[in-house]
Amino acid sequence: MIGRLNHVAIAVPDLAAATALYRDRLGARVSEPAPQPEHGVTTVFVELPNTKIELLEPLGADSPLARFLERNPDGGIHHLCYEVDDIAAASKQLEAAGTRILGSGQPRPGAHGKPVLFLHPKDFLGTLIELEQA
Ligand SMILES: CC[C@H](C(=O)O)C(=O)SCCNC(=O)CCNC(=O)[C@H](O)C(C)(C)COP(=O)(O)OP(=O)(O)OC[C@H]1O[C@@H](n2cnc3c(N)ncnc32)[C@H](O)[C@@H]1OP(=O)(O)O
Ligand SMILES: [Co+2]
Repeated sequence: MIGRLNHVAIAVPDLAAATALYRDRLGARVSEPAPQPEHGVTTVFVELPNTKIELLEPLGADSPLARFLERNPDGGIHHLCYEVDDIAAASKQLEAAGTRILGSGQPRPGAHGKPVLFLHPKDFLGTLIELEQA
């Protein structure tokens, strides 16, 4: 089912400072910030040869990052995103196996405009998993 590691996401309290750290201290190529109001985040992608780092800052009053950053005020690794060939089939298979699909349970467009969904961290070794349609 899962394929490439599409990105590793880091939630941060200050996106501009985090972007500057990766660009200036680590010499990384970084994207412009992209507000994603329907997801309650603003994203910056750090381009790596073999995957991406997604820097995430809360956007709006009820961002899903809010409580995470209360627990981790300096920021922290937030989720892993794996690519799948068929997100609808993957969702059905996972639900049948008892995995909790977060939100409405239906895939919706993510940062790359492709359908994404999220699996409850308590069902996957304490790790929030995002699946993105390849
Ligand atoms: C633009 C889209 C972009 C993309 O790449 O396409 C994105 O990635 S958007 C990313 C932001 N959106 C989401 O994360 C959506 C899915 N997330 C959620 O629905 C929530 O974050 C949720 C339900 C996973 C957690 O919400 P919250 O922290 O408010 O809930 P709790 O405080 O009740 O936590 C429950 C339980 O889970 C543990 N937890 C929470 N977040 C994480 C995490 N990121 N990794 C690991 N564990 C997590 C939390 O500690 C609680 O555990 P407990 O033992 O009960 O204390
Ligand atoms: Co993501």
